[in-house]
Order: sequence, then structure tokens, then C-alpha cells
Amino acid sequence: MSITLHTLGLPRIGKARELKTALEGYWKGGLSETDLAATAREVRGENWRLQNRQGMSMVNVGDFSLYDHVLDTSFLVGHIAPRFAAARVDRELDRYFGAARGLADQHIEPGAMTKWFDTNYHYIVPEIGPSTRFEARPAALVDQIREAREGGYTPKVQLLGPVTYLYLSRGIDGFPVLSVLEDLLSAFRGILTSLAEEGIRWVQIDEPILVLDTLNQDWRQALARSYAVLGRSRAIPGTDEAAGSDSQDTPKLLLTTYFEDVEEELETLLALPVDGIHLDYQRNKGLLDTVLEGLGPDRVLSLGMVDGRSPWREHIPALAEELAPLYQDLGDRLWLAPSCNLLHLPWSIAGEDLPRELEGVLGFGVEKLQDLSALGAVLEGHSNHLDTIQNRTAPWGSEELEDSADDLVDRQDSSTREALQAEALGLPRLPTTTIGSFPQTREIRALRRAWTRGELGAADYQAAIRDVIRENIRIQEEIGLDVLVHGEPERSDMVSFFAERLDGVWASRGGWVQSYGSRCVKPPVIFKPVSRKPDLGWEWVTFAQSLTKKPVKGMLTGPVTILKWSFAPPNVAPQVIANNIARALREEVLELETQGIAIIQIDEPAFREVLPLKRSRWSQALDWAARAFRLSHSGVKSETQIHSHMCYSDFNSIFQGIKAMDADVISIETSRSKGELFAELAEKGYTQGLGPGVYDIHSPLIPRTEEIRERLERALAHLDPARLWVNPDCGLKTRTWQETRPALEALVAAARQLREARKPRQA
Ligand code: MET
Ligand SMILES: [Zn+2]
Repeated sequence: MSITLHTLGLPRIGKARELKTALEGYWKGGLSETDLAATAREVRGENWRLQNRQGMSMVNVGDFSLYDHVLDTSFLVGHIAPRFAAARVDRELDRYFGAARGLADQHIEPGAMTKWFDTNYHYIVPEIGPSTRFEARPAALVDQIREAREGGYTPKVQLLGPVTYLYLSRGIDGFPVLSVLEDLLSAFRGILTSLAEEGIRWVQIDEPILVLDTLNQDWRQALARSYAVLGRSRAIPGTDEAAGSDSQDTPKLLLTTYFEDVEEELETLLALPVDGIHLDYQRNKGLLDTVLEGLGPDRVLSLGMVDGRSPWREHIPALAEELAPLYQDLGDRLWLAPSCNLLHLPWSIAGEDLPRELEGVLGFGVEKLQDLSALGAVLEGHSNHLDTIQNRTAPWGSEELEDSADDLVDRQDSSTREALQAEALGLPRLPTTTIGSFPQTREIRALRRAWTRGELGAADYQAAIRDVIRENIRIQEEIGLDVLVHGEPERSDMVSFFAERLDGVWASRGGWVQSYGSRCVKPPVIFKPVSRKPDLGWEWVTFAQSLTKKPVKGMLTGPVTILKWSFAPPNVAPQVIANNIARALREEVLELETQGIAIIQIDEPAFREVLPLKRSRWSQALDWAARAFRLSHSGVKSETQIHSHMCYSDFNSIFQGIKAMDADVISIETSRSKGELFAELAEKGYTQGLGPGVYDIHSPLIPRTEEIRERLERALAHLDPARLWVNPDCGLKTRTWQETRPALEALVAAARQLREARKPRQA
């Protein structure tokens, strides 16, 4: 009997992003539905082949998605928000994409998108209201099961569990989402019945909310009720009766949790009448004894042995040794898998140019499965892989592991700074500025491409970028903005630009990870203590400053954002890495200051992503994150104004951190907010400068002066006019100049009108 190996899902964008290309082709009208379906089939086929080749006992069906698995779940349970259900579409497939991306021609807004737990994957939020009804619609899933069977594979079906599905939903106007549970469970039952008819033996049902430490009694009850209906005892909905004999014919359920330990909900979890439980091994080690006790004599324990969301490889010999007694105990009731869906990793590291330190240390999806099968083989005594695998940890010196940022110099108090800065900068009331990037035109992209390909020499490239900066400054002066920027033409991406200029960070060529739909990101890998390789590009900023008398704001990406949008080594605490990056950035900040740059913006759009899944650890995380931010500008003069930028406005959970960052000005996204935020901020005692975004850069609409003025007035109703800035929601790199220019003109006009109307008390 060989040990059962399986996965919790694989990347579905295609190993060379084939699905991305096909999707975008289909959306533009250049690719037919048939061709898109063919690409989708190829991607699934490739995934099944890989699982088969690596010795997985079953292949997953249901992990593939054309856009998002939460949206797929909505369609699977027949829950399509009314505005999409009523939309006019040529093909049903367009209704699905409409729900994901909106239907602009019919003015139908897409579903909201938000992050999947603490990952960088975004899902489409289901909307639940009084008219929500569910109905099993398993046809598409059944087709994929048959497809897998035709390929000769044994399918295991993967579903998002009903309770997590509801937990991730939004109740329209506060509608209580749990009130639809029974109806949803009937749909799930219908689906399980269809799967039984297809001869499915195992269903993987994901309930990652079991790792949270914030579930209340209602959610616990929902879990208990759901698995009473869907699990082994299979009660008949609406009655207390068990379904009895038909339970033999329905698939077994493997309930999966991932991303964290299940400490708080261990009892809840063990009481669920499911046939197997999956846990992240590393994070639940300490609970295994209790788990084994509660597991009983028949149930399967699946352990996530290789980290499914970090590219660092495990030390297989050590793992095999640790696991051996458990394998003895459980025999074939022990299953092995990656800790979570491999969707959070790129496809494979093969063909990448790795720095010497990373050879054999790093692996993506394919390599994770190789490690898993190596572990299986070692456990079963079929292999002595033991001597070929070396220690796989990041080369971080032990002295560097203790880092409390003692070199952090506290700044003078904020009101002293405020006065000094006001004098040094001499800005008008309601100063106008932008967030940093200007439109990345086709010419700029072509320029960068030619330079990276070596078709353009350094001197020519730099001259061309200087021309763009010159033009950017000219336009900003014409528009009449108060604080200018160089426009970031040299950056394609705010994290990879810095990653390439920091020693200790490795950028892959093709390590793409799905962020949402067809959008992919290529996270850099931080693998050793980070340092600044000569500079981080300050000369572009000082060049811009040399062209104008107005202050030019220097632009950097902050330590927390660089950390959160990269892969970091697991054996180093995040604050150690963040401090490390902060010190490299600090050198650049101090250089900018020396060169006469009086305002420096350190962007932290990923700041709130430091919040761990467990709420009990929030406060500590905010502390180190704010500390790292402060370290990145530690030592600047009081006259130097430090800005930060975050493109969201939900500060409730991070307010403590925002204050502790001790920035002078923070720009945020608010153009869609109705003003409650300002009252809230005032109430909480926010006293720094604030730049509420008054131009929604995500929309092609050009705001009118009156609209901007209204938005500013809403802020002025609650905040000190001396601390209010006027700026867009975020950078303008995705917009065109045709949109940007009139929008910024409106923004400047609105600020001027308000200044006039409010008659400043001092010059
Ligand atoms: C996602 S935040 C982006 C900030 C950056 N400075 C820009 O303007 O593009
Ligand atoms: Zn932004």
C-alpha cells in the first residue's frame, strides 16, 4: 500500500501564462470561445499530468478557474447577483466575465474584489441579500470530472466549503448572510449527489475560516450544522433525521484548513462528522497529539508538509524523520500534501537563473510536488534521497536575526516639525500634488524594453528618460500643481524596480503568480540581508528638482510594501527583514535629503497586509511595521517632510499603526467615500497631514471641479484646513494624458477656489 499524496490545487494560469493570453484575447474579441475553452482544457491537462507524474494518488478537479474560484462557487450554487442575471449577453460565458469585470456597455458594475485571507490573491465577493436563492448547477464541474476520467486520472473534487463561502460574502445593506445557510446547504447536497452519481470517492472541501481566532458561536453553529447535513451522518435538511443508507453512496469529505494553526477551533473542527481533516503541518505541530486523539479510528489525517505559498524548500530528511512515528501509527490514514493550494506560487523554477546561494534551496509549484513525492518515497523506505538534499534555509547570519532597530532615532514632536516644515516649504493652503507616477505611455514602455533588451545604450536610455521627466515637470508647472514629482518613468513596477537595485533580493524571469483574473505579479525573492546597490535612483528626482523652483517630492517604495509583495525566507522574522530593507531605503532617503529634496514620500500601499490572520497578533504586527517605516526615514531633519501613501481608506484595523508611522502627511484613497471617514479620523485623533484622494484614478471618468470641491469640503468639515492636501487616489501610470491633464487641472482649480473662499489667515 503506498502512501496517499495529493494537492490542494495548482496554479491555473498556465505554465507560461497561456490562460492569461487566451483570456485577454477573448475579451478583446480576437479569440473564440472554443479556442479559449481549448486553452483551458490544456491547462487542466497539464496540471493533471504533473500530479500524475509526481505520484499524486488522485488529481484535483475543481481547482481550475477561468477567473476566480469564489466566483465559480457562486455559479456552482446558482447564485448570480440580480444585475448579472438580468444582463443581456451573447454567451453565458460573458455573464460570468461580466460578474468578474463588469459590463461597461450596460453600466453594470463588477462584483467587489478583495484579498483571499492574507494572500495577494483577490476573489470576487459574493453579494447576499433577501432575494438570494441557491440551486445546484454542477454541469460544468461534471464535465471536468469526465475530462479527467477520459485522461485516465482518478479525480478528487475540490469545493469551497459553504461556511467559508458565506463568511467571505457581503450582506447587502447589512443582510445577515447566515440566514441563507439552509438553502445553500441544499444546493451543496445536490452537488454532492451529482458527484456521487459520477462515482467520486473523495471531495476536498475547503473551510479555511477554521484557522481564524474570531469565529463566534453563530459561525461555529453554522459549521456544525453544515457538516451534519453534508458530512458522514448526513442529516436531512430541516429535520433531525439522518439520511441513513444513502450516506454510503455519497463521496467522503476531506475538510481542509490552511494558512494558520487551528488552535482556537480545534474542538469545533474535530467534532465535524467528516471523513478526513487536512492541516498545515508546520503550523499545527504542537496540536497534533490532540488531533490524533480526536481523529478516531477511521478518519484520514492529511498533513501539509511542503509550504504551498513560500518558495523555500523543506528539509526532506528531517521531515521524514519527524513523520515516521506518525506514519507507523496511522498507516494509510496519513495523507501528504502541500500546506495549501499551490496557486500562490509560480509554476516551476526550471530554467531560471538562480544565484548560487539559492540553487536547490528554492522551488515553485512543480518542485514542491517533487519534494512531496520524495518525502513519500523516503517514508515508505523506497528512497535514500536523504543524502542528496542539503539544508534549505536562508543564509541569514544568526547575529542578524535579533533586530530590534536600536538605530532608530525618534523625530522631534510633530507640531515642532510642522512649524519648521511650513516655514521651509512655504506652500499655500490646500497644497496640490500627485501620488508619483504619470502615464506610462507606449513610448516609455518601448524605451524601457529596448534598454532591458540591450538594444539601447545606457547614455541614450538615460537621455530619453530625462526628456520624459523634463516634459513631466513642464506639464505640472503648466497645470499649476504645488508639489511636483518626476513621474516614475524609469519604473515598470514599484516593487521590482527596488528589488533589482537591492542586493539580497532575486528577481525571477518567469515566476508569475495570479493576482486576480488574468492579472499576474512576479514577486521578488528576499534571500539574504538586503543592502543598497549603489543607489535607488535618486538622481532622477534631483534631475527633476533642477528643472523647477517648486519642491519635487522624492518617491520610494516602503519597507513593509517591499516585504509583503516579495517572497521572504521562513527562518527570519518579518520584522528583521523589514528593518533590513528599511536601512537600505534610509540610505537613499538621506541621500535625497542631502541633495536638497525637501519632501520624501515612502509609499506603503501594502501596510495593512501585515495584519496576521489571527487578530490576537495584530497589535504586535502593527508595531514592527510602523517601526520599520520609521527606520526607513530615521535621521532626517525636522524640516524634511515625510509623506506616505496608502491606496485604501479602511483604517479601522490599522489606525494604531498609522499613528506610529509618524509620517508628516499621508495620502489615501477616498474619492468614493462619503465623508464618514473624516469624522472618524477626527474622532480618533488623527493630527497628521492628510491627502484624501479626490480623483478616482481607477476610472476613465474625468472629475469636474465642483465634484472635487465637494469632496474637499467634506474633508474640511472635520479636519484642520492647515493639514489638508489635494491629490488623486493613487499614481496615474495606468491613465492616459488625455484623462490625466484635465483631471489635474480640475483638481488645481478646485483647490484655488477653496483657498479663495476660505481667505487664508496667513500667507
Ligand atoms: C499602489 S501605490 C502607487 C504609488 C506610486 N508612487 C505611484 O504613483 O504609482
Ligand atoms: Zn496607490
